[in-house]
Amino acid sequence: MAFFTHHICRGLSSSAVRHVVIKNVTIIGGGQMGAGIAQVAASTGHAVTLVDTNEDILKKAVKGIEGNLKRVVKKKFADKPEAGEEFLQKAMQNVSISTDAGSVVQGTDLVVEAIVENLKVKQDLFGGLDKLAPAHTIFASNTSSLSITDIASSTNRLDRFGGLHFFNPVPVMRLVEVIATSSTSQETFDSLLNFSKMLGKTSVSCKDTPGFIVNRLLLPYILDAVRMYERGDGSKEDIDIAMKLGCGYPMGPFELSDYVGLDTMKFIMDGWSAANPDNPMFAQSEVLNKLVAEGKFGKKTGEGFYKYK
Ligand SMILES: CCCCCCCCCCCCCC(=O)CC(=O)SCCNC(=O)CCNC(=O)[C@H](O)C(C)(C)COP(=O)(O)OP(=O)(O)OC[C@H]1O[C@@H](n2cnc3c(N)ncnc32)[C@H](O)[C@@H]1OP(=O)(O)O
Ligand SMILES: NC(=O)C1=CN([C@@H]2O[C@H](COP(=O)(O)OP(=O)(O)OC[C@H]3O[C@@H](n4cnc5c(N)ncnc54)[C@H](O)[C@@H]3O)[C@@H](O)[C@H]2O)C=CC1
Repeated sequence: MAFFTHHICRGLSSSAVRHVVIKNVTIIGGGQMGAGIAQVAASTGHAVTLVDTNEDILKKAVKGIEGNLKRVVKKKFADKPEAGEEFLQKAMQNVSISTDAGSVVQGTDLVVEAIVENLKVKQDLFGGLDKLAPAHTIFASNTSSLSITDIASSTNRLDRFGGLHFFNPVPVMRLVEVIATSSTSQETFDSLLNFSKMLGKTSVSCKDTPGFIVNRLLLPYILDAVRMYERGDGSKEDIDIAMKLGCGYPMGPFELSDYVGLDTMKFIMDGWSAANPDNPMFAQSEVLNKLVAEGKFGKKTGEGFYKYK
């Protein structure tokens, strides 16, 4: 069910802004990002359906969400354990799971996609859902590096399509980049901004340019760190220590890469490399390719640049 509200937007000289009030959310992809988005949406009162093709991943995601929320409750409701228990129960009741995206989108106001970083796979997913979702439903992608315009091109709802780029770990990181393409309607954009606000996040507005804001700056930084390591100019441990203690970053570039997932990093690199074949900046990285070929995707598989077992 979609509701429309009008409100006066500060700074816009009393112009009325319409947005869809988002209550029912379908999140597709139950990996680290999808599970994190589901956790935050459920704990802020949204009815969430988390979808993945793999049922075991969904079960793991629900277990992870419950574990995270228990930690939050223990801290936040230390003096009021009953209120904490009620919060936990309500949030968990807001989460349901499904392996069939097509059957759950009928009642949804917003679809947030957080599946594998591959243009064709994302286009196929949205192209199929476009035929099944109600007209008012807004589609958003959490892509790190792909063009929202390209992903949206598989649908007939270009005006109701935008980007919602969350950061990892979603429950902790406060930012959401809200991306409008040249076809995204003002109403859709305002709805996405309002949804981000309802999640308790701070949003920034981005154009649909490569890497939006954060990854446009983060990618060259991580790339340079990997090249520096490959040249033998510094050990990965020293580079990580240097950036943590020298710049105050919570993680060094290799720790962060393992945290993001080296499989995802390779998808990003391959995409940018294909789009910029003559730019040596995006030349293949032997170290990255080797780790990915060995199934060492970082923290999620127990080994990447570092071991986590
Ligand atoms: C040549 C090849 C190169 C390839 C180039 C490709 C480059 C690609 C780059 C693009 C990357 C794409 C990714 C993307 O699109 C955007 C991103 O998300 S970038 C990643 C952004 N994230 C960060 O930068 C994280 C940095 N790290 C941190 O902030 C902290 O280290 C972290 C919060 C993860 C952990 O904090 P720490 O203090 O070390 O640990 P604690 O355990 O004490 O946690 C603190 C606090 O946070 C809670 N918490 C931690 N993890 C989670 C979680 N997963 N879920 C929920 N909550 C979590 C924890 O409970 C603590 O809470 P308290 O209340 O304080 O107790
Ligand atoms: N890892 C990170 O730090 C960040 C990742 N992103 C983006 O979020 C997206 C997801 O990334 P992660 O959660 O890290 O990946 P992940 O690998 O942890 O999870 C992806 C999930 O999608 C599922 N999936 C794949 N194809 C599917 C389909 N057709 N239908 C339903 N489920 C499908 C997989 O089974 C897997 O569980 C990517 O686009 C990535 O670029 C964005 C911000 C940060």
